[in-house]
Amino acid sequence: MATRRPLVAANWKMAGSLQLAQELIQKFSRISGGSPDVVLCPPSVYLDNIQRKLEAASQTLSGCSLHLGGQNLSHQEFGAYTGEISGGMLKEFGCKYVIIGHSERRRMYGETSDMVAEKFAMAQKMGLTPILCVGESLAARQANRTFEVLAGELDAVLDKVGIMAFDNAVLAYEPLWAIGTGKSATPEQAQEVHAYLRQRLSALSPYEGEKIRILYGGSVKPSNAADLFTQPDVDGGLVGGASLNASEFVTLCRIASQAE
Ligand SMILES: O=C(CO)COP(=O)(O)O
Repeated sequence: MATRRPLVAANWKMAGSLQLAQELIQKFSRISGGSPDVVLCPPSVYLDNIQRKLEAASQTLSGCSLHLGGQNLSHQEFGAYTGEISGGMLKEFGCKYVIIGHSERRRMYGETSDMVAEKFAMAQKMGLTPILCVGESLAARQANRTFEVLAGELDAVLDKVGIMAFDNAVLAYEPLWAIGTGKSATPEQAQEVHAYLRQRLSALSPYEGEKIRILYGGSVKPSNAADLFTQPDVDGGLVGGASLNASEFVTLCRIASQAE
């Protein structure tokens, strides 16, 4: 995994609870012997409370690198956008990261690649690190269009912000057919795509390509994480379902740290 520090992010989506946050913090408090970078992305209404819990537990969490992230942000800075949350607000409530362009937002909420690019730029303007999600549908994979789809989603952002903006970003490969299906990509499939994405960035800047962390997401669980996380271009995971179980998520973090 070169010298990239592993990162495991929990995307709770519209699930989870304050009780789950408490359980996670308790479990992370007991971790010793190194952890990956861990990012919790709960529904935004929980951020304030979880930030306080993290502060209260900061002494016992000193062995862990535990951060908060948003699941989405507005592409606007502020104003009359009912229901939206700005990057500045996420920042104010302790977020360091924000997920951008998750396939659920692209598919269900009509987020175009142009809007995703705008959100990426806005996140960075607000001092947040974007976790940019890309991924192909099953139909695209079966039609041998995987790389074409991924290139399109990646290039839309690159065209807007340029390669140097990827200095402060994380990329996540989430094949749509693996999300919430229990059917993960094989380690070989994940590695093939991660290597492709890294090469595409390296062609523009070898330094940025080598440096960027590329997470795999899609039915990651304790039984498949070690094989996925030890692939040379897989730098950790973006975890949905298994992040809603404190024991499983902490196990995944331990596996990621051992894969370093
Ligand atoms: O969408 C995902 C994370 O963003 C993956 O979800 P699952 O881990 O539930 O497949």
